[in-house]
Amino acid sequence: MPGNVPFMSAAGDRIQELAARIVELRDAYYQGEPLVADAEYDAIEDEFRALVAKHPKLAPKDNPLDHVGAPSVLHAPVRHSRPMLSLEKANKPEQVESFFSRFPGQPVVVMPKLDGLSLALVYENGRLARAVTRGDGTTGDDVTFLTRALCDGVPDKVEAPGRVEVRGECVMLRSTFDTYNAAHPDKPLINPRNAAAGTLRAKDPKAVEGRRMQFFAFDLTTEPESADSDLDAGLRKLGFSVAEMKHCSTAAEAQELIGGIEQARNTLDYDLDGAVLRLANRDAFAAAGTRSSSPRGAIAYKFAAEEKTTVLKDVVWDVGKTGKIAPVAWLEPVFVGGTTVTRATLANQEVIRSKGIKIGDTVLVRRAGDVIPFVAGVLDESKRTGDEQEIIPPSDCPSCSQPLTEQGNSRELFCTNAVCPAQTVRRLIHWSSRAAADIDAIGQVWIERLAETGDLVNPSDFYTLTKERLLEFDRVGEISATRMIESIDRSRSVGLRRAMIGLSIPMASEGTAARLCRAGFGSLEEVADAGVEKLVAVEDIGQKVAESINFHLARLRPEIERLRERGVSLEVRSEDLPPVVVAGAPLEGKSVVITGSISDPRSGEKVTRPTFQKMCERAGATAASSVSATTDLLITGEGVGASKLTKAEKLGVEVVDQGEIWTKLIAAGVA
Ligand SMILES: NC(=O)c1ccc[n+]([C@@H]2O[C@H](COP(=O)([O-])OP(=O)(O)OC[C@H]3O[C@@H](n4cnc5c(N)ncnc54)[C@H](O)[C@@H]3O)[C@@H](O)[C@H]2O)c1
Ligand SMILES: [Zn+2]
Repeated sequence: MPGNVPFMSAAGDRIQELAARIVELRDAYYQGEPLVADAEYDAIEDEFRALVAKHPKLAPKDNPLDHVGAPSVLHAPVRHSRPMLSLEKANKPEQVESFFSRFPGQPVVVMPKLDGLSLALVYENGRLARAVTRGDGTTGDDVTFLTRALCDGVPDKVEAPGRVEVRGECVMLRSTFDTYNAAHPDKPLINPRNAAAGTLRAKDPKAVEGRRMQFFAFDLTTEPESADSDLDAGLRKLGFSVAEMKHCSTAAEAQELIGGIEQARNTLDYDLDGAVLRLANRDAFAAAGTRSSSPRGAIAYKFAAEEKTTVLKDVVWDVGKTGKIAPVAWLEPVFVGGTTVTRATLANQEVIRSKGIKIGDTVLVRRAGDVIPFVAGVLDESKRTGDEQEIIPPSDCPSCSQPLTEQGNSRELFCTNAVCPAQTVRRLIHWSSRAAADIDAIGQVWIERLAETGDLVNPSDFYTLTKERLLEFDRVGEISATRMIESIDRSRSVGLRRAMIGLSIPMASEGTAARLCRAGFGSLEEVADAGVEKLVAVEDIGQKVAESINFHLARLRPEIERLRERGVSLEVRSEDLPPVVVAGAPLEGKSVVITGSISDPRSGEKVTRPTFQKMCERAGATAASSVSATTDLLITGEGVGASKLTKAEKLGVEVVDQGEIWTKLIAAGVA
C-alpha cells in the first residue's frame, strides 16, 4: 500500500533514532556515568521493542537488544567462556506463572536482584585467576587488580579442582556509600550502583581508594562437574556470600517471596531493583538454554523505580524548628519510589555546591522507602541551555529577616532569633506531632492560624486554649472545638520521653530521650538539673549532646514551669522505664541484634521490632542496632539482610533463627 510508505519510514526513522540512543545511553551507563535514570532508559527500550515487534522488517541489522551491556576498551579484554547475559524482565504475576508452567515440577530459587555490576571470577586449580566484567556479554574487561584490592567476598583461593567460574554482583553497600560521601563532601558519589561501576573501571587505582565493595555470588560453573547440583549450597560450600536464595515450587509461593523481598527492600544494606527467579538445579538451568540475550531458566521481576530524573524548578529556603535554614527543591512532579514527589531535600549549601546543581537542571531524584526524597545530583550537564540559574543561599532569615549565621563544615545556615515566627510555628507543630504530645485534632493549618493571632507561642500555650476561644474563629463549630480541646487534654500525660522530644532540643534525638528515661531520670526537671557531667555518663550520650541538652533545658526553664502549672505531666512513664528482667532470664548477659521481620510463631502475626526487643530485654538481653565484635547473637527474622549475615559471619557472631528465641521467651513467660 503506497499510503504506508511515509508511515513506515517514520517508524523506521524512529527505530534508528532509538537504537542509536540506546547504544549511547548504555555506553555511558556501563562506564558508571549514566545520562538518564534507569526508568527513562527502560521506557526508551520499551518503545524500541514495541516498534520493532510491530515492524519486524524495519529492525536494524545490528539490533542493540541482541547484545547486552556495552563494549569497552579501558582494560585488557577477556573473552568469556560462555556469554554473560541479561535477564528477561517481568512485572506482572502472570509472567511468573508462565515461567513456572514452562518448567513443571522444577524447584525455583527467588533472590534479590542486586543493583551493582556483574563480575565473573575465574578460579584455576583453586586460585583466583581473573575477575572480568560483563562488557558486551561476549568480551569483558579484566579488573582483577582492583577486584582484589577493593572487593570483599572474593576469596583468593577456593577448594575446588580444575576450572571454576563464579558469577555474581559487585555492589557498594549503602553504608559504605554513605560513609564515603560523608568523608568526601566535595566529590560525592551519585548512587551506589554508579559508584561500584565507576570504581572497578577506574584507570587510576589511587583515585578510588577507600571505595570498598562487596561481592554476592549467584551463578556457578565447575569443571569437572561437582556433586553439588543445588546452586545455593554449591556457592556457600566454596565460601561465597550469596544474597539470600529462597526455594519454592509454585508461582504463588514465588509471588509471596517476591513480595517479601520488595517489603524488606529498605531494610537492606544494598540497592536492589527487583527479584530474580531461577531454576534451583544447576543442570536444569543449563539444560533450559538461552535466547539471544538472556537465559531461559531465569527471569527478573522488576520493582518500582527509586530514582527518576525531573526538572528542578526552584529552591526555597525553609526555616526549621531549631532555626536551621535548609534548601528545599521544588520539582516538576515525578512518580518515584511509589509516590508523586514535588519536593525534595538538597541538604545544605555545600551539597549544592559540590554537586553543581542549578535551577532549571534535570536532576536525579532518589526516594527509597520512608526516606525523605533527595536530589542526588545532575546526570547529564550537556542538557543545559544556558538559562539555568545559580542557587544563591540567603543571607537573612526568610521569615524574620534577621541575619543568618553559618555553622560547621557544610556551612549550614541558622536563624538564631528566638522569636522568629517560622521557628515558632515549626516548634508548635513539632510539639503536637505523633512522636511528641500527639495533639492529633489540631492540624498544621490551625497551628499556623493560632500562632498568627498570638494564641500559641510556646507549647505550654496549647494548655490555655479554651473551647470558647476556639469558637470565636471562623469555621469552628461546637464539635470540632470540643475535639480539639479533648485532644489537648489527652496530651497532658505526655511524660518525660515525649516531652523531651517535643521540645526540639538541637542534637538530642528520639533515642537520646529514650536513653535518659532508661538511665533513671525521673522527670524533665531532673534532666535539666543534672549538669553536663551526669548526662555524659548516660550510655551513648556524648559531650556535645550533653552540652546542648544542658544549655537548652536551662533556657527552657520558664517553659517547663508553665507546662507544669498547666497540668502537663513531665514524669517518666512506666513504658519508658528499663525492662524488669524475669527470674531465670534465658538471654542473661547476651548482647543481641535483631534483623528481618519478626512474627509470633503461635499466631503468625507480625510483631514490631521494639516489642520483640522489649521481650528479649526482659529475658536479660541488651539490644544493639548493628552487629559488632561485642554482639553475642544475631537474631534473624524473615527477609534478612545478607550484609548483616556476612558481617556476623566475619565477626564470628552466632546467628540464631527467631524460632529458637521465641521458644525461650515463651518458656520464660515474657512473650
Ligand atoms: N540509565 C541508563 O542510561 C541505563 C542504560 C542501560 C541500562 N540501564 C539499566 O540496566 C538494566 C538493564 O540492563 P542489563 O542488561 O544489565 O539487565 P539487568 O541488569 O536488568 O539484568 C541482568 C543483570 O542482573 C544482575 N543481577 C543482579 N542480581 C542477580 C541475580 N541474583 N541473578 C542474576 N543476575 C543478577 C546481573 O548483573 C545481570 O547481569 C536496567 O535496569 C536498565 O534500566 C540503564
Ligand atoms: Zn528567622
